[in-house]
Amino acid sequence: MATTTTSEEEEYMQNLRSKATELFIREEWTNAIETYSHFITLCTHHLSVPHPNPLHHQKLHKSLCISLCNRAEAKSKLREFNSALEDCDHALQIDATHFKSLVCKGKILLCLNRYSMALNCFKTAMLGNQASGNCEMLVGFVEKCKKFEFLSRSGTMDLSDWVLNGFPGKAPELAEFIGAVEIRKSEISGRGVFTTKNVDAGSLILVTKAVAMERSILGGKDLSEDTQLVMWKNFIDKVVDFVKKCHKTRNLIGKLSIGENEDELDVPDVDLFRPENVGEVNSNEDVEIDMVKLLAILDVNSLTEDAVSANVLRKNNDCYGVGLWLLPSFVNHSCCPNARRLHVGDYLIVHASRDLKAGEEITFAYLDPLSPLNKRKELSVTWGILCKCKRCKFEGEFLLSKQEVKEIEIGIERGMDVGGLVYKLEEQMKRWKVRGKEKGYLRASFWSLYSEAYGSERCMKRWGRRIPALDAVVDSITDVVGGDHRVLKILMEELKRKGGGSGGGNLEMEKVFKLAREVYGKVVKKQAMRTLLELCIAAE
Ligand SMILES: C[S@@+](CC[C@H](N)C(=O)[O-])C[C@H]1O[C@@H](n2cnc3c(N)ncnc32)[C@H](O)[C@@H]1O
Repeated sequence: MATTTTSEEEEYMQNLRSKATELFIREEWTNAIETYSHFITLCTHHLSVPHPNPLHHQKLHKSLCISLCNRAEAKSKLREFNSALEDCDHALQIDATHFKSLVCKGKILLCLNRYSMALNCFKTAMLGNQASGNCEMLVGFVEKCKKFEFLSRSGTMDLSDWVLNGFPGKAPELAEFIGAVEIRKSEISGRGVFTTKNVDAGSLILVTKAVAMERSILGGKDLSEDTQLVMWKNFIDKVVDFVKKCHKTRNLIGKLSIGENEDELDVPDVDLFRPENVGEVNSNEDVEIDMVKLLAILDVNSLTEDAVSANVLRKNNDCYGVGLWLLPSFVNHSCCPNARRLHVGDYLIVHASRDLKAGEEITFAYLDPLSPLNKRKELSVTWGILCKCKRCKFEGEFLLSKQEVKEIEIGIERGMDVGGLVYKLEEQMKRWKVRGKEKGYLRASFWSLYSEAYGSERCMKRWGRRIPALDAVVDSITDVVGGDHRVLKILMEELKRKGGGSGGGNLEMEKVFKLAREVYGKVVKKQAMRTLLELCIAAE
């Protein structure tokens, strides 16, 4: 083995570096990574060999740092963040103040939502010689890190400008946030997510970015089976790609349920899901993935944007998306849910759709809570669940014993006058002494009747005086299933009919805003909430 570098070798290395730089500039990321890797190996070898001229090694160190940093940037373009971070760290071991590597590392950490670590990188870069020429860029990054760090601690989020401006461009970048919650054993099934403090309706609980997401444009039609299959395949490929690159994510996905023997599963600490909790950063593309388990996990935990308990904030809602979000995967189902989700780009925002008490389990409606018991049972089969919530128990026992409820169901099937059916149900509830939440359960289950009755002027003329006011029905339904966009829509339509519009500041309007916060969360100010209300009323 040569003890010094010959001029041919030097020339070869020079050419290799130039070629890598050219590929990098042309944004041919994979080829650039390969060529830099070759150069880095040669460089490392030559550095291990003594050289009579100390300047030679100094030069090689410099080239090595730049190559590692450029390779990191190329890797981050391919979203190979963990491997890119390893390159940055390697460069920073050689030169702790290497400006480009500090900036590159800061940008990658920002992408990974590790705000305070990113801030440290940009602050250190600011101390270097090259900072003066890049002041504006560095100040921009420092400000962004500080803002996101604050948002991720406080859970304050304001999408008002984006909404008011008509959802321009890409969805805004959001800060990840984990509110006052913990994962515990659940009486519902396996593990669940619980609040550790009282939470007001509309308050944020979680903001989290998808591990992977796949979307398709509907073009006004339903998705064909073929398109759904292609989407599902692409989605799985994306998840596999991600878990191969990130040991931490692989580990966390491995903790999710496959829908069986849930009571035997470990209860992970919620802190594991915080982005700043780096965990073990190691990338290993040859890692074996247990595909059978992964597919079962995706089957049980993937969420779609079109669920009844979800809203998608986007200009054109003509999209269908499927994704995997880690912490929300621990949220169980209830037919009396207390949380809803909002989709903004790849982010899932979970907020309380009712007031929550400290220690209460957070639940979503996996299936439509405004549907009758038999329909909910039918839908729950697809989720592999047998819901035993208070509502299902009450309705199960109640419906078995009351012939009149069956008659109402038959009346619905036969298309009988909806006002008359609402009247009959309300009268029966009085007779049976159904009170409080139980009244809400039944009204929610027969929502289709109520919405049709309150939505029809003709019906209200005939039955309006004999059935309860919409207000009372809305209150009892939201008391058990939390805010729901369909209930909100009916309430607003009635307000419009009465001439209230969405510009009023009266009590009725306050009620609409309260319900809107339960549906959309406290993510926008009043003016922008009016825009969301207009969208809600215009929706089919
Ligand atoms: C997204 S996971 C929810 C978290 C899960 N309990 C865990 O321990 O990881 C969905 C699975 O939880 C269980 N599950 C959720 N809600 C349920 C309910 N209301 N009744 C019975 N099982 C439920 C089912 O096994 C379902 O497939």
